[in-house]
Amino acid sequence: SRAAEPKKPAEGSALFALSLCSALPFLGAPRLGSSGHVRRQVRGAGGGRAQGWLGPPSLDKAQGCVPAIRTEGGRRRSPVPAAVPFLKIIRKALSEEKRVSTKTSAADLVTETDHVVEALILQELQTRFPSHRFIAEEAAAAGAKCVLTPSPTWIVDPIDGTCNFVHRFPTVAVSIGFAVNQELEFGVIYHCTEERLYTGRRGQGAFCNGQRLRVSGETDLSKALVLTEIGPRRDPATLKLFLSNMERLLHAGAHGVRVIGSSTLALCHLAAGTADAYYQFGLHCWDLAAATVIIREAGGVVMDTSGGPLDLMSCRVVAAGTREMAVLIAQALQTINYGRDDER
Ligand SMILES: O=P(O)(O)OC[C@@]1(O)O[C@H](CO)[C@@H](O)[C@@H]1O
Ligand SMILES: [Mg+2]
Repeated sequence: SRAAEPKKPAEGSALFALSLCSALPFLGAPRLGSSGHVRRQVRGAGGGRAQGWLGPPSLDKAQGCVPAIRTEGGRRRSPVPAAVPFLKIIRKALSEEKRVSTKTSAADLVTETDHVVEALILQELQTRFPSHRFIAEEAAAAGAKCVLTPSPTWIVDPIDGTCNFVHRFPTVAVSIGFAVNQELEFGVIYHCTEERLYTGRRGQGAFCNGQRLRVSGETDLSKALVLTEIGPRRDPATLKLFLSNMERLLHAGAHGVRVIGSSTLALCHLAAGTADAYYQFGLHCWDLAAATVIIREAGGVVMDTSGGPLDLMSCRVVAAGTREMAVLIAQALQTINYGRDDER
């Protein structure tokens, strides 16, 4: 396996901060539109604590490994407690009845918990960093523009894996990335049911619950475990391309192609070396922002499906532990055009 050359953080990176340590009040649940429906679920099921494959979940342990970051007021704080209030809300809601709505397609789901968690995160960040900009999944779904300017920008997915969340399939994450000068600087991804905190800060490594992350060094596609996500569209032409891409990789001899329902957590598997590559058409900047920092800091490569540099707004990506693997995957893929996040 290969480790990334340490890089110097960008000038002005001391602006980073994510400090949501204070106990956050539970906001009132926003109303869903008339398309909302209720999915009944058995109380008490799901959301169980699982043994982590990187060791037992331990926030205390994770806390010691994440560098403190400076708030605008000059105080230094750890980003780790940020996820805790959201973890509780999401874990509680996982086992409860949910009101589910759809967005761009019948497979693109949203619940009131997505809205509540996003509101909490944005409220806290906006209070502390009034001059910063924000891109967030549910705000974008409501029509907010997704434009990445040079200004410090937080990029938030309140629940990645909402379809899993609706079905109580326990692969659900909160993802928060941070960019300055259009450069990704910092990422936090929280696996809500297994209490795994993934963090990456440019030039300072990537960690999961205190253990340094390192990508796999695999260069041979015929020995690779590849992850992907389906994307929201289900029209015949898109499905044909999606399945044909999967078929191409399987014909090339990949050991397997997996779909776990959360692109951020799939990308964390890549960072941890438990998968060798990831590709997708139809994901968004909030799926990619935090994970990109984590993968790069774990020694991996994140690029465009054309083989060129990553474009965060292009709704497509190839990532791998090695450049060789990423190029092989990119060469095998047929493009599915999902447009751009910054042109909606
Ligand atoms: O809506 P959510 O839960 O944030 O996104 C769920 C998800 O599977 O759908 C996207 C598009 O397929 C994926 O990139 C992403 O991980
Ligand atoms: Mg989401």
